[in-house]
Amino acid sequence: MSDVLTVQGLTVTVRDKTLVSEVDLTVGPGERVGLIGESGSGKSLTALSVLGLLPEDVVASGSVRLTGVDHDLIGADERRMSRVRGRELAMVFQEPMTALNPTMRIGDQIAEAMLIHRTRPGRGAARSAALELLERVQLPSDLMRAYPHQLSGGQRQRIVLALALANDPALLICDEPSTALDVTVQALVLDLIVKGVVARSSALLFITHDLAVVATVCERVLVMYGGRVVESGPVGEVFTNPRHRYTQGLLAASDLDTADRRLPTIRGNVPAAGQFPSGCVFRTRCPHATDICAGTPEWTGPVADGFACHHPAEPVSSPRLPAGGAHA
Ligand SMILES: Nc1ncnc2c1ncn2[C@@H]1O[C@H](COP(=O)(O)OP(=O)(O)OP(=O)(O)O)[C@@H](O)[C@H]1O
Repeated sequence: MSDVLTVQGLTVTVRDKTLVSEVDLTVGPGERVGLIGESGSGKSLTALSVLGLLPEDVVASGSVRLTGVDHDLIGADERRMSRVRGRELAMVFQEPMTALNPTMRIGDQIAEAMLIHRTRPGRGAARSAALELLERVQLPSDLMRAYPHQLSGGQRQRIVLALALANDPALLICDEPSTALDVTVQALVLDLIVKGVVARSSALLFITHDLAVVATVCERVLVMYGGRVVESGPVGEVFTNPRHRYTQGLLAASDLDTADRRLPTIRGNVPAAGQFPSGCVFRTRCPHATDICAGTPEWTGPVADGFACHHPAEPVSSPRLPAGGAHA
């Protein structure tokens, strides 16, 4: 199947200064890709180029193609981009208030997102879908009538996520979505992002400077340095065997324990077979657990022991997962 996002030779300049240089990047269907790098390495400008949201004096060249969209996103006018944003392409930024209308009730905002793109047949259907989305991001239904200022930061970010997922986007771009949040809320928001994209088979481009977050959320990672992509590969491979000096430095400076070639406890979705080195301890969640699977939704153990989910309709099994083991 062809990629959801294909970025080729993306270069971003301001006046005569090059800020992002010749970036190539792809995200496959349902794939979760991380973009990491130090502050100022060009991560956000790369995302903003894809979204067509660069500041006026900043110019992007190259090519950005998105599945289901018949034109290049680079150079597309605002009228075309506003049809794509919130539909095929959705985003969650660090500061939720910038994405919310302070004068509109939460329920109306979510319903409006669906009505604008005509993904629901009418106001009634859009409101029921909005209620369902609230439930999906674990918020009570009475927040439908609330205004953004009445919510906590974590609740607002979950509303932004509900908005982003409202039209089942082909690609969700998250730029430091949990950085401004309290640590306990961070884990919940990350979990909801992963569940949200997995449930819709949406692809994810996830920007962060936090390597542990990438290890939790993503399957593949690209490392940016000085406006260029300097390294990329499966998360387990890049984090355990970094080739570029910058990635090696990034890992050495992080909390990730690479000394014995082990990753810290990983929490998230079922990793693909071979994604983590044998013996790495991780804590995982059956992708069906919250919806249909009975029994313990989470499971902790070494990768070597394997993992299998005996979901009645859609069991998860080898070769996607290591053989052996069972999820009660
Ligand atoms: N509007 C602008 N005009 C001039 N330079 C800019 C502009 N926006 C960003 N830059 C510069 O481009 C470089 C890349 O910025 P970018 O925001 O993409 O970095 P980043 O990797 O996302 O960093 P952070 O993790 O701090 O958000 C930085 O040196 C930044 O100062």
